[in-house]
Amino acid sequence: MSPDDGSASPGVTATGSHDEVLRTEQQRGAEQSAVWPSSVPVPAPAGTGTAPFTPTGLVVAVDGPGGSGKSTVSREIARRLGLRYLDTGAMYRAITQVALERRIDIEDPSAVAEVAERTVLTVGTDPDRPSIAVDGDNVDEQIRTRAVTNAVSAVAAVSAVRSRLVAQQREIIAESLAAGGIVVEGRDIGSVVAPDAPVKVFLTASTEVRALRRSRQLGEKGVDDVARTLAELDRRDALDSTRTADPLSVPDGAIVLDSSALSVPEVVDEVLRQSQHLLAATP
Ligand SMILES: Nc1ncnc2c1ncn2[C@@H]1O[C@H](COP(=O)(O)OP(=O)(O)O)[C@@H](O)[C@H]1O
Ligand SMILES: Nc1ccn([C@H]2C[C@H](O)[C@@H](COP(=O)(O)OP(=O)(O)O)O2)c(=O)n1
Repeated sequence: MSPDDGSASPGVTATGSHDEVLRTEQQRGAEQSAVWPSSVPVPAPAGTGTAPFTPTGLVVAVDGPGGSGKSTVSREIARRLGLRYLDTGAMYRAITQVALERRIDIEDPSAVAEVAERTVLTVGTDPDRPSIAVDGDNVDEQIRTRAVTNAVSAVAAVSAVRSRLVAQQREIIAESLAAGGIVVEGRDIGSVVAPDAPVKVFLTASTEVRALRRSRQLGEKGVDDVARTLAELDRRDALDSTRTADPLSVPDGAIVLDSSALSVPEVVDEVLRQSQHLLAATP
């Protein structure tokens, strides 16, 4: 459900061949670096004239499937509003990486739950330098391997893992409030982790566009690579949306944006535009 006031949705689902979509995406990438950062001003609260807007205690919840642009958009919103940034997917990935490294059967929920219970995650929330460490060792690179990506949905489906990570996520959110607030991205942020967040965003994009973006992000070039990435994304979407524990869903009151045909600055501007009244009401 969208709280939008009825204004036209800017999102248009991309159609056309792989090549057409890829060309548009490549063009967009070039345009993006040319116009970055966008100059749309952050809204000022009502009654303060042109005083710069420094929100305090703001939580922005961003959910959506893989490759919809959550990390990129969340980090930019955090930079623009001077907020912290939390990538909750990185936490599920880190537990998965430990489980794989220890050769734990990821289809065994109690074995996976034990890994989560014994692992200490340290999460850095600077939007310019997000980081994650397992028992003190940085694992930023290890958590992005294909093996972790393809195993993470099984780990994220285990309720005991979720309750442990959700508790830590809420602690990080609570600590960040004194410093102004935080943009949190994942699958269950607006629905479970921070259901009272004043600003909720649900980002989508067609599976084809998401696969092309992810493939490009991984430095892949071939059509076969894109097809494989697309199949893997499809499988992960299905697992993440149909699991019993806190599945991916559109939270009540979320701004729903299809980013298939939008550049990153356009998505960020649109989120800020649609949430202007909510930001202005934040103390
Ligand atoms: N609107 C967009 N247009 C073009 N590329 C995008 C857009 N949003 C994100 N990207 C690119 O797509 C890739 C995946 O984005 P990311 O933010 O990691 O998605 P998510 O966090 O939802 O998985 C990144 O390389 C990012 O730069
Ligand atoms: N709040 C969250 C965040 C991620 N997850 C799960 C589901 C996702 O497939 C994995 C990885 O999330 P991540 O955001 O890193 O994944 P992508 O950027 O989509 O590749 O973790 C989750 O269940 N709940």
